[in-house]
Amino acid sequence: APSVEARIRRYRWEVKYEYRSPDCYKKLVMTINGRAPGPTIIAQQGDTIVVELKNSLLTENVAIHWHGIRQIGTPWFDGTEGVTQCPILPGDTFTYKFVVDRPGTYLYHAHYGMQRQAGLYGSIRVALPDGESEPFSYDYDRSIILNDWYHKSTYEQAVGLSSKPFVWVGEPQSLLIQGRGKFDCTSSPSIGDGLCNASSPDCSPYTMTVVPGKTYRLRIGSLTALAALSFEIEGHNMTVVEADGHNVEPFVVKNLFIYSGETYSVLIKADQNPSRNYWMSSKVVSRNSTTPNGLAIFNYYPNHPRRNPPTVPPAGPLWNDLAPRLAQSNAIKSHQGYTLPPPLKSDRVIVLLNTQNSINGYRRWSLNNVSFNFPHTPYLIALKENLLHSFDQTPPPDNYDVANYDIYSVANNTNATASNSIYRLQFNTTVDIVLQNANTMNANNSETHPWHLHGHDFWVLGYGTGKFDVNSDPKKYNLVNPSMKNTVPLHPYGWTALRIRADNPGVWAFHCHIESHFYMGMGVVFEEGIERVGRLPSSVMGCGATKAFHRP
Ligand SMILES: O=C1O[C@H]([C@@H](O)CO)C(O)=C1O
Repeated sequence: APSVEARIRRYRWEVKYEYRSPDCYKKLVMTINGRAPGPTIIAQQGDTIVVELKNSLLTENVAIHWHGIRQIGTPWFDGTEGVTQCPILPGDTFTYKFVVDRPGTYLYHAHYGMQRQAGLYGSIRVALPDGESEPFSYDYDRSIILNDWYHKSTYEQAVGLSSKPFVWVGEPQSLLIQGRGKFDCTSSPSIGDGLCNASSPDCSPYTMTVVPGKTYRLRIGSLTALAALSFEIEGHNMTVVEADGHNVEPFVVKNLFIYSGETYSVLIKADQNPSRNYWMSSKVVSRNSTTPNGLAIFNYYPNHPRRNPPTVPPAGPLWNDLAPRLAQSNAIKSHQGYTLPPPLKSDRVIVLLNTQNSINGYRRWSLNNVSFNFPHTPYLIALKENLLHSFDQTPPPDNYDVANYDIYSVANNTNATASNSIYRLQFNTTVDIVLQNANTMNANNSETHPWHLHGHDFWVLGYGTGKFDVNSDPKKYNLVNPSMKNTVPLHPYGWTALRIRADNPGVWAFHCHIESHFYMGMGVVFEEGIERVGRLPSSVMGCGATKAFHRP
């Protein structure tokens, strides 16, 4: 139970653009109080977080999502522009107020357009109440966020993705570890453009200093725009103990696969030769990427924190070796006694076929041939205030033509459409969601998609290869000790099965956490229990059909 002395933690944040060189290459970065990544929110279970957010971006709107926080009773503070709130205008201050009801490792980041990849993100660490302890022990607690990094502005990328002809964002220029990377300033086209400075203090490597013999809990989050990553610390095994805020049955890895939107806690014992430093490294997997590995320094005290290790950095796993990635997904089980088991039956099954399509000449991603478009009026407000004309009321399909769909070939999907329709779930029912992967518009290609659900944790019932069989595959579901997560990978040509309880009144996005893919329509929205949602704060209104409701 939360401690009786639950506190209110107040933050005053100012968001603006500033010139920064996170990978030595200077560009406009979104900062919070001058920092990117933003400040870490450190709280205790049951605390109330109040963030007064001032938008000083001059000409851009903003909204911030509290990733992994379920917003029970406060669905209007989920921070998802177009779903739960109107955007925060330049010059305006918006106050988020919500309770962190569970211990664990969470994230926050911009959730408007593709602003997350402009650098607007940070960590949330929720500790247990005083006197309670985890089912594992450690001496010190650290948080890092892994990211990829583009030199083009988020705006330029968004315009390209929504242009005819389609302009793909391409592979990121760098990988960042806790906001720091290293672009090769001698590589074209940066030579001589005056923007790359290899000795900028912004791009000195992240250093994690450890005391020999001590055990570290390292909380690792990924907020990549595109890349699936493998992370490792040279010469050190990692014991995975937490995933997305849930304690898991501990398992040991040499490298951790982590998908955008996921968080993990790993335990690392500083038990190697202490006379030197070691590499921390991140590497792109699942795409044949040109992006160099991200590097940071695992520094054994009292060696100099910036002294490079004497070794060649680890190469990391092969990008196209799917087997170890599947094995890690399957290894994640709930820690006994810490996560409720799932209901044994579901009331509804929604199968979502993930495809890449062309719609009216635009390159899009679709679920059951429906590509997501944002409405002009946020759903939560439209539904609560009965502005139903403001979005398409025909529900999207619960399935696709399974019998006649070949997931291994390039398909035309000529009947794909773009829509802002949503799924309405009966309150307090159990719903299974099966994500089905397929070939993209390129031959012999299927991608990894990290799917993130707002407002809930889901049970991960299983992963499979090939086409999901609604009769036989559910018999293999893990109903005994599945982990709960808020983000889960859909592997190439595979399926992932999830179970949720529709018990959190509100309107919740469920989408691919790849920034460009969601922008290209790869998401759906669930409504449940709208009639139980309390009075909306007027601060979330003011756009679209809600203008008349806005009382500042
Ligand atoms: O959405 C995407 O578009 C490109 C490519 O399919 C376009 O040709 C790619 O790699 C994606 O992930």
